[in-house]
Amino acid sequence: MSATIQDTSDLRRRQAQFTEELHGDDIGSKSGFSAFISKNKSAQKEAVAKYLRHWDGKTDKEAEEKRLQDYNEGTHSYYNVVTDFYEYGWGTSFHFSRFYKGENFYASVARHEHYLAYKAGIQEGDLVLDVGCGVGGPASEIARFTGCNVVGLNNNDYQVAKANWNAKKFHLQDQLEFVKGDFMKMDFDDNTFDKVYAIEATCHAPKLEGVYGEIYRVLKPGGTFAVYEWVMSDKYDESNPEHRKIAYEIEVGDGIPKMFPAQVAREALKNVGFEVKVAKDLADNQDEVPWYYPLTGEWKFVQTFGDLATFFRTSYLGRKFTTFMVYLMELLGIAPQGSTKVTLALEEAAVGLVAGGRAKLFTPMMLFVARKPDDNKHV
Ligand SMILES: CC(C)=CCC[C@@H](C)[C@H]1CC[C@H]2C3=C(CC[C@]12C)[C@@]1(C)CC[C@H](O)C[C@@H]1CC3
Ligand SMILES: C[S@@+](CC[C@H](N)C(=O)[O-])C[C@H]1O[C@@H](n2cnc3c(N)ncnc32)[C@H](O)[C@@H]1O
Repeated sequence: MSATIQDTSDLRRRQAQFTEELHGDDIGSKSGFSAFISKNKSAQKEAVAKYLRHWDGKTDKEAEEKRLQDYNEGTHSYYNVVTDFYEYGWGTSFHFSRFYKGENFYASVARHEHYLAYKAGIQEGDLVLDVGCGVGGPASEIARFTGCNVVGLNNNDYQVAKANWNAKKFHLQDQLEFVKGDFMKMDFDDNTFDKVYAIEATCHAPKLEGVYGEIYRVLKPGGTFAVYEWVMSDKYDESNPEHRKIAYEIEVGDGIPKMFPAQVAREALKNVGFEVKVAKDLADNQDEVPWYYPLTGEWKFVQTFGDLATFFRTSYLGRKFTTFMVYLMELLGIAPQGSTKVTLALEEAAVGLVAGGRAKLFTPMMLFVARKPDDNKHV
């Protein structure tokens, strides 16, 4: 076996063992806070240290290079420690969406997923790959909406287990399958999938040509890839300290080795052979309710009574309350050591995301729709 394959299998085995040690063997039966407090305390302390070890405030090239090289373990550790907070504060779809007047939070999230499926041209019976599938929220919604079959690929063992648990719980296991894997080197054969989509996941790649090249390889000739990509906008200036600070807050708080500009993403798609059919920032609009509103403290944007509880958890005050409660629980030994560092990092994420959104320096919904040529003659 070659060294690279051996390294990959060793890494997978270590991550699987660590996941069982951290989360136990009844993954999926709990979520949110109850899952959070039932973690193995010493393993959680190790997971937090692994996530934060490269986030020392440095944005020089050497620090960036270390984060890029450690992308797999860094992102795996990030989601080991934030998934329960994501579910508590946001639900089972880990992405942003546009909001319309009178539309509640979860309807907005589902519509955002429907729209991507529509742009990808997903048909009933298609075999579809979800790249970086989270705990399966979007895959469940898109499978129900289109009647397609989804394979969800995810590098985080905990999330794969939760996604498969949810698929059984909602009787979708005939349409959904979630597997462990690194989107930078997928285990799938060439020309396997009719369509591929990715929702706010490929931004974790150390190099976009890596993940886009794998997507190109596993997609059938003539197939479509649609993605909501996290990018810095054309307004972003890496040499501007204020701009770089916002990008760093987004990187550290969201487990992203490096935020790339939109143009880099578009070029990467073309470099691996795709024909780019659509390149549109869905956040560049005149919406009355901005995509980042849940992370502000602006109650005026809350559209329905049912959204009040969600908005409390995601708002500035709600985040402070959560951090304080986690701090007390950590003090009392109920929450694992390092948990307060995690909620503080998530608070930093929220601040950077809102600042980036307000200044239009960042978008979480750069829509690209790309097609693999029929003749697949990419040189
Ligand atoms: C990391 C990537 C590429 C995408 C995730 C997008 C969003 C789903 C998350 C980004 C920041 C997250 C925060 C929370 C939930 C999920 C996000 C919005 C919390 C509201 C969860 C509850 C915590 O107490 C505060 C968090 C703030 C950041
Ligand atoms: C913000 S979450 C979005 C999840 C899902 N697309 C959704 O919208 O709910 C990003 C996802 O990408 C996954 N991911 C990050 N790096 C990955 C990699 N190298 N290979 C596979 N999945 C990865 C994470 O584990 C996580 O599930």
